[in-house]
Amino acid sequence: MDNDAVDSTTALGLDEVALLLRALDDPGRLWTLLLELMASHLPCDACALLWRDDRANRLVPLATRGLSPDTLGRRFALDDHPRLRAIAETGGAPLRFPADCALPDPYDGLIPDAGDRLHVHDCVGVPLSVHGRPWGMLTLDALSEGRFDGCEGRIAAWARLAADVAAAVERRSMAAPWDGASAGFDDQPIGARPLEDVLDAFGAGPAMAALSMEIDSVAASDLVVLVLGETGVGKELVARRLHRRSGRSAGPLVYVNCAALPEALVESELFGHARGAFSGAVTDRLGKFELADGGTLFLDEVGELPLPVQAKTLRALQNGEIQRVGSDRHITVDVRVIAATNRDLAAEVRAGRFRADVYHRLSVYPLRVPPLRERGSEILRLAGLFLERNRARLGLRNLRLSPAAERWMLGYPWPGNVRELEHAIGRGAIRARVARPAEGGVLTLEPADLGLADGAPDRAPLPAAAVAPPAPVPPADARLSDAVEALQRRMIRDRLDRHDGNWAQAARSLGLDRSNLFRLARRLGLRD
Ligand SMILES: Nc1ncnc2c1ncn2[C@@H]1O[C@H](COP(=O)(O)OP(=O)(O)OP(=O)(O)O)[C@@H](O)[C@H]1O
Repeated sequence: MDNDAVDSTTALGLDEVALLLRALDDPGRLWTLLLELMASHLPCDACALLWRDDRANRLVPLATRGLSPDTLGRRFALDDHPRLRAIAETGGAPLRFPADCALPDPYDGLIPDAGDRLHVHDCVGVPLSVHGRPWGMLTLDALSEGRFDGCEGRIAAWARLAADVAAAVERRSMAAPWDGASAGFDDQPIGARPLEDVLDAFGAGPAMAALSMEIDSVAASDLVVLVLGETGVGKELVARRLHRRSGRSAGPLVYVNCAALPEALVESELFGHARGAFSGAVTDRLGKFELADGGTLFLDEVGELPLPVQAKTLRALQNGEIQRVGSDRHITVDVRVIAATNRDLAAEVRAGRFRADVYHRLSVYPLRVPPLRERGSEILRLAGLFLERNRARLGLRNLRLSPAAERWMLGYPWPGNVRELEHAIGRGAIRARVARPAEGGVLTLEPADLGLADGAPDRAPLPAAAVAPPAPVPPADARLSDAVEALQRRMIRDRLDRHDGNWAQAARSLGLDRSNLFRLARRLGLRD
């Protein structure tokens, strides 16, 4: 062992060791603390601890220091980031990249203090292994050349410490009470489960951490769960996670959008039908309840369930009994129901539009998903996720937010929630790409790109290349029905665009019932 490794270990005072030990039960804090200590002992301007998600072949930042806040939300695909891949493939020793290295740095443009110096100058990465299995990596960056000269030994020592800390966290996570609660993960390698499950659906945002824990605790039961929240908050993701974390994860997860079903078909869709039950019923057909047998049925937009079907749904919820349309036979199914709505169901009950008994059955365990405006800095992490996706899609070296765009994002109320954020970044990236060249391959999104400057996202005009042509004037000899259909298509697309793809809101703003809008959209070829 060389001298500087010994220096590093001894440089960690007792107080610092005590801090690390105390944080063992709070991995998020522990990893941040580890990086802070490392940065105070090594000459870096930025550093990151990344966990390797083998299922998706990508690296997930667990803690960062000196990098923009959205970096924590980014997911770095190994196939897309040759530097990170090179680090992952080294035998274990630190890998140093010289200033003139041609491989793009994943953090180019993400060090806020870098000013005009867009590109990181000196960069070192060390792969971390736990129990002989690749676990992740540490990266260190400096904005001037030669800063890591002679530091390799100390960096390797910090990597050993980081790997030991990771191993300790994994051991504690595996011993936590929830660990044995859900089946179906037994073939996972040690350590894969806790991180995977914590990070997968939500990112590591603190506002969602409490919800994640609640999901995990209710997932193991067979209780009916009602997922509540505004449009676009991620209710469907919650339902998927509930299923994945439940003992039913090996069974099917069947999705039904109650708003998308024409009223006449809802009953047979949910409960199936017998041959000859109605004209067109030429064979017996299984309904969604039977298809979900042994698994989970997700009733999305359950507030739209027509009243007559609610009575039959109540029986299914009470004793798992269903009857196919046109059949006398009772069939028992083993289904866990998760429902979701963005409506105030209690108010719907008071208004007589929803049955009180069904409401009480559904709301055994309500889970509220917080709107984006209540999630604080997690907005920027989620932005990082979408920035990285769009960076890869547009083939950019990097895509980042300007400080003004960050401020706008944190102050904007996001009525369309995560869906709106996702669309704002997707469209903003295209707008900016068309409007100006990427500086050294790095494109910076400004509030105006995101449509946030006037407080109304996505109302900013798209650049000429991306704008749809103006509504054509129908030819003089056009049939009235063709012209009407063209106008209907255009208006539906326009409203969907304005409401971030939300059919319910588009229907409301067009003054239509949702199922009528679905029917119309299908007839016009806008939906399958
Ligand atoms: N935490 C998250 N991480 C990544 N993407 C997310 C997250 N939450 C939501 N999204 C994305 O936002 C969009 C909306 O999510 P989802 O459909 O789950 O919302 P919802 O609450 O069910 O919406 P609605 O009420 O309109 O049906 C999806 O594209 C989803 O992938």
